Amino acid sequence: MKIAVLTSGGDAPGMNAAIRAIVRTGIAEGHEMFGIMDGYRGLLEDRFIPLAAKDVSGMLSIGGTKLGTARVSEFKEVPVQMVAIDNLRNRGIDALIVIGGDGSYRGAQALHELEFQTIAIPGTIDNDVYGTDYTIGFHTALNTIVEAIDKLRDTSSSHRRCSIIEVMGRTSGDLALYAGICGGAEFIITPENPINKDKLISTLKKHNEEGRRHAIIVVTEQQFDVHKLAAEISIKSGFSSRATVLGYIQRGGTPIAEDRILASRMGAFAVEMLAKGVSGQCVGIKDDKLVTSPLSDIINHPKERVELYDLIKKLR
Ligand SMILES: Nc1ncnc2c1ncn2[C@@H]1O[C@H](COP(=O)(O)OP(=O)(O)OP(=O)(O)O)[C@@H](O)[C@H]1O
Ligand SMILES: O=P(O)(O)OC[C@H]1O[C@](O)(CO)[C@@H](O)[C@@H]1O
Ligand SMILES: [Mg+2]
Repeated sequence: MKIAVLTSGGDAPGMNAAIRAIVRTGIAEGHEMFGIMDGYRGLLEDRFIPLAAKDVSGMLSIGGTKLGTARVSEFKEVPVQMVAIDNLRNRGIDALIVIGGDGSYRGAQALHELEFQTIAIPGTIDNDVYGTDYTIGFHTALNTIVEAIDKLRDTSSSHRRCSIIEVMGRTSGDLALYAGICGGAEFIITPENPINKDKLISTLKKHNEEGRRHAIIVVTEQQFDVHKLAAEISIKSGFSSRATVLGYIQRGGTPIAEDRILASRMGAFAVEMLAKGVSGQCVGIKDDKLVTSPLSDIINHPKERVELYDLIKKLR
């Protein structure tokens, strides 16, 4: 087979490890392998590159994606998707692997519906993809956030301050939730667990009166203005507060071992599934086993984390 791979949406640590596994597995199994530059953008602009085993040397430990990535809003339109199909067919490509998040999955599903053999791999720091326990990049980003929280606690407790830390995740609270548990946060505010401001302020007031030296609040991005919240907490609870927005630092960096293994396993598995004729499916890991699920079931299916949110209340 001729198999092409692209990375799409926000880059995630471990995407390169997945590309390497795809290329090396593909070649070992007698396929011809191609990379497409800059996600769906390069697919539309016919930017394919042949990939030999040596071309993916030294990639395992490098963050970001060597194939580049993009957000291409017009890819939602069927005539635009048809251009992509034409480019793939004109090059004689038999199958496509898309590495990305929930948005990229929608593009992959569209290509499958247009009868092009397509399979997707979850590559996003957000961990917002149903059908897998974890996405490639999530654990590395989580480690980066936990390191930041540990540092912020040092300075917060030195000054007796409350520290608000805004993390990424878009509509998913997983990064905030997991990082909050690892960092011993008093409060974790996410789209799934919105703020009760009165309760937050009264609890912080109590903690301040008890003489606690610090408080940590982890918040998913786009919930509210964290700097304004810090000012309000300082005034109303008496616990002096500061906010830190971690931003793009969370997306970069060398993938940790967990993401390298996950990416290597998923990449090799995706090639094997394509050779079996699988299409319109995404690869996932569940209870440490590689699985596939239909893309049509995965899209728009939120993850539930009730048990972990209950845990925070006990540990506060
Ligand atoms: N409904 C859709 N139909 C076809 N293609 C889509 C659709 N939604 C998104 N895409 C394509 O997927 C690309 C990536 O989507 P998006 O920006 O949501 O990132 P993602 O894959 O979810 O990754 P991340 O959330 O980690 O950044 C979009 O720029 C677009 O090209
Ligand atoms: O790089 P951009 O387009 O600003 O996207 C930022 C978004 O990408 C992510 O980092 C990954 O999806 C989100 O957490 C964040 O909302
Ligand atoms: Mg997404």
